[in-house]
This record gives sequence, C-alpha cells and structure tokens, in this order.
Amino acid sequence: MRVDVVTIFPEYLAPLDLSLVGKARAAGTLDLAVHDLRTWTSDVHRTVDDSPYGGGPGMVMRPEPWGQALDALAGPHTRLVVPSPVGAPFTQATAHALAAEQHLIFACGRYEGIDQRVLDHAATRMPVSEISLGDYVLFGGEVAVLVILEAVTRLLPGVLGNADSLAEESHGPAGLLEAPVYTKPAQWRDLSVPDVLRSGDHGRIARWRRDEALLRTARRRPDLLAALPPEAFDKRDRAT
Ligand SMILES: NC(=S)c1ccno1
Repeated sequence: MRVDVVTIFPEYLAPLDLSLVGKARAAGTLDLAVHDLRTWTSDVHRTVDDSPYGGGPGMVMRPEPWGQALDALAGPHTRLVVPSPVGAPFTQATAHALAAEQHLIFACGRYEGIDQRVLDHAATRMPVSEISLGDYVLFGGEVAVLVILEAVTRLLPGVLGNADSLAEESHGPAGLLEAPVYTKPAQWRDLSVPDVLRSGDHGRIARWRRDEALLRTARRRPDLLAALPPEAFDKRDRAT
C-alpha cells in the first residue's frame, strides 16, 4: 500500500518510523511518504492560510497549495482521506476498507480547516473520505492520521506476527468486545487467574471467552450487541 501524508508539520508524523508501522515500511508492506504542504507554495513567506470569507475567527488553509499537492501526488487509484470533526465516525470497518485501498493521500488540516473547494475539486477526480475519530476537536489532522494509519497498517498482510489476533480482538468478526486476558503469575497480590484458563480444556476455555466477551459487550457497549444479526448468536448464547 502506498500512503502520502501532506502536512505543515511533517515532524508530527515522526512516530511513523517506529515500532510495527516502521517495520512495515522497512519490509515494503507500507510505502509511506510525508510531505510538507509548503513545498507547493510560491510566495517568499510560503503562505498556506488566509482570513475566512464571511469573517469569523481564525484562518483557513488556502486552496492553491493543496490543489498543486494533489495534482502532484494523486494517481488513478487514489483515495483522499481528510481527518475532520465533521467526518464520518472512524471504526474498525473503516480501517478494513482503507486497508484494501491501493493508494491513500491524507490531508492534514490546520487552523479552521481547508478551503472547501479543495475537497469539492478532489471529489471530481478521486474518492474523498472525511473521517472523524470522535466528537472532539484537535489542533489539526496529524494526530488523527497517526491513529488511522496504525489501525490500517496492522490489518495489512504480514504485519501482525499472528493474524489469529484479528479473529478474537474487539470489534473483530464476532462484533464483540474481547474477553479479559491473563498471564503469569497465576496468583498476583490477592488476585488469581480464572481456573478455567489453566484447565487445558480448550472447549471450556473457548466457551468462557465467548461468555466473557458477551457479558463485557452487554455491560459496556449494548449498542454493539443490538447491532448483531440473530445468526451471530448460537443457541447456547441465547440460553446464557
Ligand atoms: N475529530 C477529529 S478526527 C479532528 C480532526 C481535527 N480536529 O478534530
């Protein structure tokens, strides 16, 4: 997968050199480049913003640099992703959809945002996704790109050491929150590991984990449970 990130703060994306995302880049699984939007300015001050039409606080990112950046970077299989409070909620399903793309360009807005015409013009030549991490406002899109790219990269083939992790984790194929996890020691302070996990009975262990996932989801995210189709539950779940 090819990813281009355009920002006025390239150093904000330095964490993408680290850990599993960094390893995915070194392995060639993720071909990522970070670009300074000011590359596409032409004035001596490298200006990227101006006052908003209609008045109001703050500044708006000018369309010209963005237009030239997208002209330079977009190709026939590009999706433009714009992290924004006005975007569609980012979910694991969104991460899977983005992981299936050939080429992503992330546009990191700053100030009061990017001139709307940038997105409108881009939409005439590529799919555009405005994505929100949640109902809150950040200084800009860079931190959101770090989150989105981590969620997407871990879904790319070969990035996770054991792809089985994807099957059992929260928001996975079962649509539930994952069960609690434990490791050694069996006794820690006055707390013990559930006996079933030390029983060696894999059938019982699988059932326990399923039950715990259902209980945890019902208590913390009943909305997720309500969204599951009836066939997601086997007869024993219904009896639980
Ligand atoms: N909520 C999101 S993703 C955001 C981006 C910029 N500000 O807030």
